[in-house]
Amino acid sequence: AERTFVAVKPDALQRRLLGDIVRRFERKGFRLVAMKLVQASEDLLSEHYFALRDRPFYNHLVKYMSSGPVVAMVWQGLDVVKTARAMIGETNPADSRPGTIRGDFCIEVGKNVIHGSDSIESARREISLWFREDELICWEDHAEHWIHE
Ligand SMILES: Nc1ncnc2c1ncn2[C@@H]1O[C@@H]2COP(=O)(O)O[C@H]2[C@H]1O
Repeated sequence: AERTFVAVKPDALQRRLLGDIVRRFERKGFRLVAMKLVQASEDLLSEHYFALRDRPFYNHLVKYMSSGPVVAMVWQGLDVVKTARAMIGETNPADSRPGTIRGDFCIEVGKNVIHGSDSIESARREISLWFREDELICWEDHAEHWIHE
């Protein structure tokens, strides 16, 4: 089954947006496979954002992401990587349509409240970076038959 990694960022926690954000993925019909509150270390963030290490905003990004707790989650379901990205919106909140998480909750790329994996491969990499295998809970979803064929 397809899985994606989602991180609710420190600004969202400070602004008490966590419940609202979790609620959207839950109501959509995705299955929560793992969730934890984490104070991310700079080591973890430097691995997570390895591809961005040469960008001018990199230090600022690591500082932002380690400025408070984040909620790391794994969601599972049909086409979850692509659909979660659609629900999240564009990286720049100004390009995100109303109705998306970034479109509804934020205005600036440097405080964009949430991260979601951009591909199945990065989802795999990010899930194994943030979670141990035994933190991923395999549970029987009794609503599944009502959510897809
Ligand atoms: N131009 C930018 N200035 C500051 N932060 C940025 C910029 N572009 C991307 N980011 C941040 O880098 C992050 C990379 O992926 P995220 O989905 O976590 O969300 C992005 C933003 O938080």
